[in-house]
This record gives sequence, C-alpha cells and structure tokens, in this order.
Amino acid sequence: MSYASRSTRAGRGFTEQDDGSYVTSARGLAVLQEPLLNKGTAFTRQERADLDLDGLIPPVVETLDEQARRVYAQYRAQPTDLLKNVFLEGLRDRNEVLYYRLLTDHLREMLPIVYDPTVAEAIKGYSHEYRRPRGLYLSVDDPDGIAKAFDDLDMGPGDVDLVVASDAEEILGIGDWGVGGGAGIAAGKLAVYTAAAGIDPARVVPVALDVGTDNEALLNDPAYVGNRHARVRGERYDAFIDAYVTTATRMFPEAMLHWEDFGPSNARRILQRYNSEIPTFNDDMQGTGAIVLAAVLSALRVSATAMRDQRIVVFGAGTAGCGVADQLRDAMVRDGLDRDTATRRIWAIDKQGLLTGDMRDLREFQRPYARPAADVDGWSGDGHGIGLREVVERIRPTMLLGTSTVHGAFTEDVVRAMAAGVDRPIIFPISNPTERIEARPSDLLRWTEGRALVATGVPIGPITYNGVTYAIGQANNAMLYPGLGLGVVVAKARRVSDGMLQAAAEAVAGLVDPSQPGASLLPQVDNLREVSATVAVAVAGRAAAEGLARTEIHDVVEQVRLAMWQPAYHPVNAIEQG
Ligand SMILES: NC(=O)c1ccc[n+]([C@@H]2O[C@H](COP(=O)([O-])OP(=O)(O)OC[C@H]3O[C@@H](n4cnc5c(N)ncnc54)[C@H](O)[C@@H]3O)[C@@H](O)[C@H]2O)c1
Ligand SMILES: O=C(O)C[C@H](O)C(=O)O
Ligand SMILES: [Mg+2]
Repeated sequence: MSYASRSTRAGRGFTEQDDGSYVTSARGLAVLQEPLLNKGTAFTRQERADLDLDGLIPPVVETLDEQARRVYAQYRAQPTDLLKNVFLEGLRDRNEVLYYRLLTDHLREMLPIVYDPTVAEAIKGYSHEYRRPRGLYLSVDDPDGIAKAFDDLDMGPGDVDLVVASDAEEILGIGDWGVGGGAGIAAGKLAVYTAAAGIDPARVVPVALDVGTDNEALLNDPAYVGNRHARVRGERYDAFIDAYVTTATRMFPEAMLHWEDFGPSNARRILQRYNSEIPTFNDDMQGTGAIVLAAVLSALRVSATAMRDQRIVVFGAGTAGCGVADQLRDAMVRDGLDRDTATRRIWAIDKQGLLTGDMRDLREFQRPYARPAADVDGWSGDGHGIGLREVVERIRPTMLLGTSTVHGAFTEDVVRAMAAGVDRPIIFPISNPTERIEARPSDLLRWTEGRALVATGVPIGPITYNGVTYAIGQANNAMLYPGLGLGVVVAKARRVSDGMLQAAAEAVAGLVDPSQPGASLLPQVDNLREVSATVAVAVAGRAAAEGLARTEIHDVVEQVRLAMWQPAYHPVNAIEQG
C-alpha cells in the first residue's frame, strides 16, 4: 500500500496521512509507550491484531468518551491541586489525546491546575516529583550537545511549529527555579497552546535552558536534577542562547521561538537581538502587554474616556511592567499623542520608588520611563524614594497596574486616594501566582464602592458587592498567546510584528461587551478556544497584510479552523519497517 503523508511525526513514531489516519511501524509495547499513538482501551480489535496489542491491554474496547469519564473521576479523587497536576502530567505521558480531551472539556476547572497558579507548586517540587523527561534539556556546560539533542528528536525541517524555551530565572512571580522551572513552565505553556488554540502537540518542542541556578535551596537539595552551579552570565550565556537559536532555526526554519520567564537583564535583550530576523515572541513582555491592552480597551468603553487622556502608574517596572508600558504608550500614540507625550503619561515605580532620570541604577529598558528629576522637585519621598501613595496623590492616575510580585502593595490608602480622583479607576493587579497579587479584587471593589474596573493575572471567581455580581477578567497572557501563536503558525509568519500584537489585543477586546454592571473586561476562560481562533484570524490576516506571511492566506477563517488540532483518536494502520 502506498501512503501520501501529510505530516511526518518521525520523532513520535508515526506519520499522518492525508485522510487523517496514522501509519506506524511500531508494534506492541512501543505503540503503548508513545503518548500520541497510544489509545489504551480504545484500540479497535483490528488495530490490536495488526499492532500486536492483543494480550497487552484488557479485552474491553472503550470509546474516548468512556475513557474520559473514568479519568475525570480519577482526577476528582486527587486530594490536592498539586496531586491533580501530577496526575494530569502522568496522563499526558501515557495518552495525549485523552489528556487534551479532558483538559478541553474542563478547561475552566483544569487551567488553574496545569497552568497558573498550581504550575508554580509543581515547579517548586519538580526534582522531587520527577518521573520522566519532556522535550529537551540543554546545558550551558555542553553547548556542543545542542545540535545533537535537536538531531535526536528525529524530526524534519517541516515537522515543528513551535519551540517554547525558558531559562527559569524569573518564573511567574516566584523567582529562580532552575531546570525544573524551565521544563515546568514550558510544559505548562504548551498545554495551554494546545488546549486553548489547537496547536498540534506533535509539532512542538519544550526546551529547558539550564544555565545553572542562583537558588540556594535548589543548590543544596540532594534531589535537584539540574546543573549544580550558579547561573552563568555574560559572554558564555549569550553564546549559549545564540547556539540554541541558531540550531533551532536551522533545524526548524518555520517554527516560532517562544521565550518564557527570563530575568529582566536578558528578556528584552534577547528579543531585540532576534525579533527582526526570525518569528520569535517574548510572552512576558509582549503577551502580557497585549492582554493588558485588551483589558484597557474594554475598560475605556466603560469609563467612556480616551486612551490619549490616561495617566498610568506601572508598579513594578520589570519585564512585564515595561512590556505593558510599551504597548500602552504605542496605543496612546495611535490615539493621537506624539511619542514623548505618550511616554510622559506613564509613571513607573520600582524598588527605588518612582523612577527618575538621575537614578544611577536604572535598567536600560526602564530609562525611557524615568521622569526628569526636575518634574519631581519638591516631592517628598520618605528616604526610600517617592512611593506609590505620593505618586497617586500627586498625579491622580486613571490606571494602576501591578507587575511587582509584591503582595498587598495596593493598600486601602492607595486605592482610596486613587478613587477620590477618578470616577472609574482602572486597577489591574496582575502579578502571579495568587500569593503575589498586589490586592484582592474583593477589597478593590469594596474600597471603591464598586467603581473600580478590575482584572487580575490569576483566576478569581465572581464577587458580589452591593447586589451586583462582578466577573473578574483574567488578564493573563494565556488569554492571548495561544491564538497569537496559532496565527503565526497558520501564516508561517516571517516574524512577529507590533501590528500583529495590536491586532491580537483588539480581537480579544472585540469579543466582550463590558457595558453591563459587573461585566468582565475580558472573555471568560470557558470560551478560550473561540477567543484563540478569533485572535489567530486577526494575527494571520495582519501578517498577510504586512507582507510577513510565508504562505498564501486566501480564506483565513477556514485556514485557522483547519489548522486547529482536535483531541480525537485517528485510525492507526500498521506498516512494515522499511
Ligand atoms: N498576568 C500576566 O499575564 C503576567 C505576565 C507576566 C508576568 N506576570 C507577573 O508579573 C510579575 C513580574 O514578572 P516579571 O517577569 O516582570 O518579573 P521582573 O522581575 O522582571 O519584574 C518585577 C519588578 O518588580 C520590581 N519590584 C520588586 N519589589 C518591588 C517593590 N517593593 N516595589 C516596586 N517594585 C518592586 C522588581 O524590581 C522588578 O523590576 C510576576 O508576578 C509575574 O507572574 C503576569
Ligand atoms: O504564566 C503566567 O501565568 C503568566 C505569565 O507569563 C507570568 O510569568 O506570570
Ligand atoms: Mg511568564
């Protein structure tokens, strides 16, 4: 028999045919051990005979629905969120279709388990819970091993759509978590790519870039599975990153390289080094900036104010904070302000207090947002710099964004002072995970008599205050990056442009009607697949319009729909090894 293959998945032991069926030369246990091929009790009688599975699985033939019911019950029986996470990762290792079927069916319930906030717990316990590897572990101590590791994936140049890498220096808001941070966050982000946007799980590679760790607890933990030395920095670090990028793009020229949870001294530098050359994306800067912009666009429809009239305080001027500031500045420029005026509408606060031009310890990317020292002449400070409270009282901001990881930083005093100066204060404490949030939404609503327009990074259930039920939008980049990635994949975009990010933000904002009292500023997580499809259509369309698509976009809606992988079993046919 001859087979026209649509996509090889050589690294996964099978090939997909034009009709959607799979062919494999694997037999017996090797079939059961490949999580994208394994259907467990759902293999048909014929498949069992052809693939030498008779006697290796119980006799009953079940449907995916029946299996999904059983694993859901098993999931529910897990006593803690961390054990639920461990259970789901185990399922993912055995049977990926069933895993994604379960995740897709229960996305609202399980997103907080496979992703934020429980992923933070899983990362902290990575070495202790370690069971089996996922993706690549590249070591700064063995740069020559990078090409070999990519080679050993046994995947061809057209087989990979997406590579997600992290060096784990700033995992969520929990800091440096070494190799487990990199592996854990890449796996978590990829679960969301597939569950939310139908990115094909056979066509992705998670990468932990192990450059060492400065986390003393890990270095002293006998169970730690990563390189046991301090973080490598400087030239050796840059050469390692460059070797990774060069190898990944040589092996998989169409794949998008996603960067996650790098530290502030590297995140922006790396993106700027490569983003004009290859399709690449920093989720913490760009994904966060775009989802916050989407929530802001929604909030402005409620407050009936213009983007160009906003006064914005960014509390925590790191990777995410300055990434958000950049997108909001650009939005003000689009709304008519010149770049300097727009930049001056943003007040950035970091550990030193309000950032001013005379500070000597500013990071390069903070510099544009530092106020001229003359602007703050006569402001008091309190020996620890000019604090949030004083900034709020003096400038009367319309927006307050939290990207600081400082739990409780938005105190009652600060929030009441802000609410005294503006009718609908826009307040987004988006630090993750939950124990890092700058204020609880219930407090924000109480302190502002329900006037605050709130979005958070972690999931928060509905809150009833004064007879109104408020749905809190989740301004987490997970609402946006999966669709963005799918759009890039569909268009085979040459790079990720500012216009594509803007299109993504506007597409998300266009999906909500925030006008009713208590309405969410962002779409609900239950609708994430639809959100991702809409974002992907906007992004692929924009890529084509900007001349960045490497494939013809003729019917973008249909192309996106067809590109979305579905968690369903495919017939598996046996072929002889050959
Ligand atoms: N919701 C989302 O989608 C999203 C996306 C990315 C990051 N985040 C969250 O944002 C937070 C920051 O992440 P990041 O990657 O930007 O980290 P980062 O380390 O680059 O930035 C944090 C910044 O906060 C500053 N900071 C610390 N203590 C402070 C204080 N007392 N006062 C003022 N500033 C202070 C730090 O100096 C640093 O510049 C994390 O909690 C992360 O989970 C959320
Ligand atoms: O991973 C998340 O939940 C969002 C974001 O990328 C973060 O680093 O906090
Ligand atoms: Mg992140």
